[in-house]
Amino acid sequence: MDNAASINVAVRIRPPSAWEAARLPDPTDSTRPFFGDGQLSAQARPTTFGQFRNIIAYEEDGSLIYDPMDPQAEAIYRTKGYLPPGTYRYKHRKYQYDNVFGPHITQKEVFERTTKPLLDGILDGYNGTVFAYGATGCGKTHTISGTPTDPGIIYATMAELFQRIDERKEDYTVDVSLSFLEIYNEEIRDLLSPAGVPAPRGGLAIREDSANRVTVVGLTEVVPTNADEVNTIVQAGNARRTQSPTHANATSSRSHAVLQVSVIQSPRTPGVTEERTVATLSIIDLAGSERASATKNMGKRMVEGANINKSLLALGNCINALCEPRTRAHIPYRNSKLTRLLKFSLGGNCRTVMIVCVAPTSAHLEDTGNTLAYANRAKEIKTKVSKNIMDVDRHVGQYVEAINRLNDEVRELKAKLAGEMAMENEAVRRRRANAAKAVEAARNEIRALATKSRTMLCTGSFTAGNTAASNAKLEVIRARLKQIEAGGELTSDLETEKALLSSVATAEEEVIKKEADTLSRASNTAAMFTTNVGLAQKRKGEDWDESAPALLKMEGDVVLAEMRAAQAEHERDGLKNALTGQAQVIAALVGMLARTNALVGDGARMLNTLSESGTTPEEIATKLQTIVEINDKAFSEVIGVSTKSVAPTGKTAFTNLSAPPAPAARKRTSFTGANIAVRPRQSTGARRTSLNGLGSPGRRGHGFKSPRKQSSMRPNPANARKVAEKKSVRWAVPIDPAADLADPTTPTPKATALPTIESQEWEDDRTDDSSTSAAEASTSMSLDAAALSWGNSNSASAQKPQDQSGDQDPESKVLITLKEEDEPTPRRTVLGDHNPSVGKGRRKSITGPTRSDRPRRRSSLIPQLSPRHSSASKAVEPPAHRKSPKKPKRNSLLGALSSSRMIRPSLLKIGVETPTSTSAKPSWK
Ligand SMILES: Nc1ncnc2c1ncn2[C@@H]1O[C@H](COP(=O)(O)OP(=O)(O)OP(=O)(O)O)[C@@H](O)[C@H]1O
Repeated sequence: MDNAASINVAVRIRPPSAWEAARLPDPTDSTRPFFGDGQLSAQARPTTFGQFRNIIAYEEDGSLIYDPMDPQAEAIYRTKGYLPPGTYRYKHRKYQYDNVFGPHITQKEVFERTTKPLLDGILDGYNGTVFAYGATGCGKTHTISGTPTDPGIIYATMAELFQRIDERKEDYTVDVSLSFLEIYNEEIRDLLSPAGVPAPRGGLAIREDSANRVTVVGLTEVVPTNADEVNTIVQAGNARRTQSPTHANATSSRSHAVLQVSVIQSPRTPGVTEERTVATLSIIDLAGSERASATKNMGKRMVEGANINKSLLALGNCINALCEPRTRAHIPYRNSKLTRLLKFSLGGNCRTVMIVCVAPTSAHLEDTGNTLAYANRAKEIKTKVSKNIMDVDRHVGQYVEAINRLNDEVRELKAKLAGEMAMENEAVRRRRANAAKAVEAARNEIRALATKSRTMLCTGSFTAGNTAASNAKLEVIRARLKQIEAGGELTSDLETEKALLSSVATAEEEVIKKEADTLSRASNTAAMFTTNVGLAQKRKGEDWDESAPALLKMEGDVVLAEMRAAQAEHERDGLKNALTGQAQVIAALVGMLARTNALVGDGARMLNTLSESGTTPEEIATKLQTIVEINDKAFSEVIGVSTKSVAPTGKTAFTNLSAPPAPAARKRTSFTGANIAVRPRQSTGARRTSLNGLGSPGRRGHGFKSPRKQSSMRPNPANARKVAEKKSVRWAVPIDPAADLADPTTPTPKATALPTIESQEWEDDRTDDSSTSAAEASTSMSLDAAALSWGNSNSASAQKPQDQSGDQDPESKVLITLKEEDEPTPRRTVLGDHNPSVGKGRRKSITGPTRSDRPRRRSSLIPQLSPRHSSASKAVEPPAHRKSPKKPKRNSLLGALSSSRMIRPSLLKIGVETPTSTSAKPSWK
């Protein structure tokens, strides 16, 4: 489709040269003299005072005033009286162009607003021409070619062209070729001809073909691949261009230079008929018009100038003819080589841009006036543009070629597609693999965190269990101490009790203090562990699939849950360990107490029957003292302090001991730690005794006799008998497990914590058999058979075995009732099923034969703590009296405690294993 188009005319005003600038008036000086050529003559002359002035005023919208009126200068002129007839009158001619570029406008901006719009057409098959016109030295070459540092329109155009070709290379094949020529003295010269090839005489010939194309015969065509290459080519061509210094321009181009860029574009998919678009972009740097008088050229330069002027005159005539509808039928293109070359650029199928270069000062007043008038005329020229489409019909041979090309293209596309798919698959596979690797790494990290923290956290939990037990113990001990202190003045027995309990409490506090550090570290580790697992759970990767975060979350939750389970197990182990150790200590102490009770009873009986036994009171006293020493030794070893080391200062309560009244009902106390301190009931009105001392607290107002009122602390046998009869002390005896064994379903009384002990009823199991000796009573206490063994009164070497129950498993031999406070659950006893005396008349202790069954123990009056020698793996054996009348070798309780891995060092200062030893090894999954 044809489009009507006008020549786009832009005026570029170059900056004043240094020579001009030096002669321009200072714009701030209002007293400057009037200057100018002052003539109306056609010939320009130097200004009156050797000074120039600006002769162009312009606006950005393209309006321009040539030789504008200067009111100030005129006023000065008139003031000075210079107004003779024929004096200078400002031309003040107004023009309107498509663009006016001031001196400050850059090359790039000139390109953007003049040539760039042509490029859209070039790739669509529309021809385009850009030419620079103007007087010599006005900036044509600068605008078209520029300098290496500030390239002109050619470089900017080619850079843009190659970029656009690159953008459409998928769809089109674009061939670019260029030629560069000059018209010098009406001869066409090839500026790109290979070196050494002589130029034809008279220059290259111009041909015009039937398709209205002008071609130069024999012109070299080069195929550039990028803008830089073009720039190099143009610079090389410019170097070969005829240039000579003239008076007006030191680097004056003495020829017209024409760069022709041919662009042929064909679609990449060829059909039977190929539709190619062909376009030519011509970029022309004309030689400058010159006035011979101004240039002062002589000889050759003058001939050059004449030829230049001739061709420019021909161009002007063509432009005039093109603008005149009357003369449009005949345009004198043939008058010069230049107009012949520009024939289709000016009046044919071409979009044309004319960049008119002018100087800004009055030094070029006339040239500038002519140029602007010329340009104003040129903008009237109308061209008709149409798309240059070439339909190439193929003959048979070309079909084969086209098919081959198509096949090649199909192959190329298939390979590309396959490559892309392979790349995509590879990329997806790599992404997945990376994601899986990252997820696995994160999971491993979570697992590693667990492994790293497990030991500390489990140790902490075990310690927490131990500490909880210690705290519970401490609470009980402190309550008891408070109770003792509340009683006022202390008797020696209470002082002893207080000292021992304080000592145990101090040891316990020390342990808790030490454990606090472990607990704190475990707590820090737990916080860090939870935080780190949380962070690892929240980790995200760009290329992870959706399941990855869920997987991580699950992994973290599992690890946290496993850790919590392990911690709970260890805390339970810690508690169990503390409880077992505690139970064994209790068993040891109760055993000790029971035996002591029995022996004291024996002593009392012996005192009663001094004449029969033939023993002296002194001997009995010695034995009793031995009991004290052995007990002290045991105290030292079990709780770390002995009664002897306490050195009581209080009054003795011994002489005030008296028997409690007959109980109202049978009541039992449970055998929990809290009940160790069970005291006689006050409500009975009887004097109370302490379980852990031989005397009751000598409280005033409770019916106790003051020890001072006793005739002697150490009674003679007769007195002792009297005292024994009179006082018939009743002890708060722990429950007889035999009762439980007799009927396991019998509900067990509640274990009562210390604060409620005062109100608790208690009674000896044998209150209805008051004549039964204390020794016999002691046998009814069900104690850990292993922890109880009778020792020789004098030395360990003279020990005699009393029973065999020590062979049983250490943990299974704890006969002490284990029950929660206030929990009415039946007591657990280990040996209950083996008690042969269940339901057979008088209850018997399961720990050994009854008094009638067993040999007399006169030779073993003193209780001896003996260890159990059995291994943990040994099965529970029936009580000794069922198994064999022969008694096994007795072992000391200390040994038993040593062999037990559950006794804590704080309580047992002998070489036993710590809670973290193998027996307490966590049972992790
Ligand atoms: N816009 C411009 N900015 C800076 N310098 C310019 C500008 N235009 C021209 N000049 C300078 O003016 C001088 C003359 O310019 P140029 O050679 O391009 O003129 P010309 O019109 O090509 O002259 P001729 O017709 O004689 O070849 C050069 O030194 C050039 O660098």
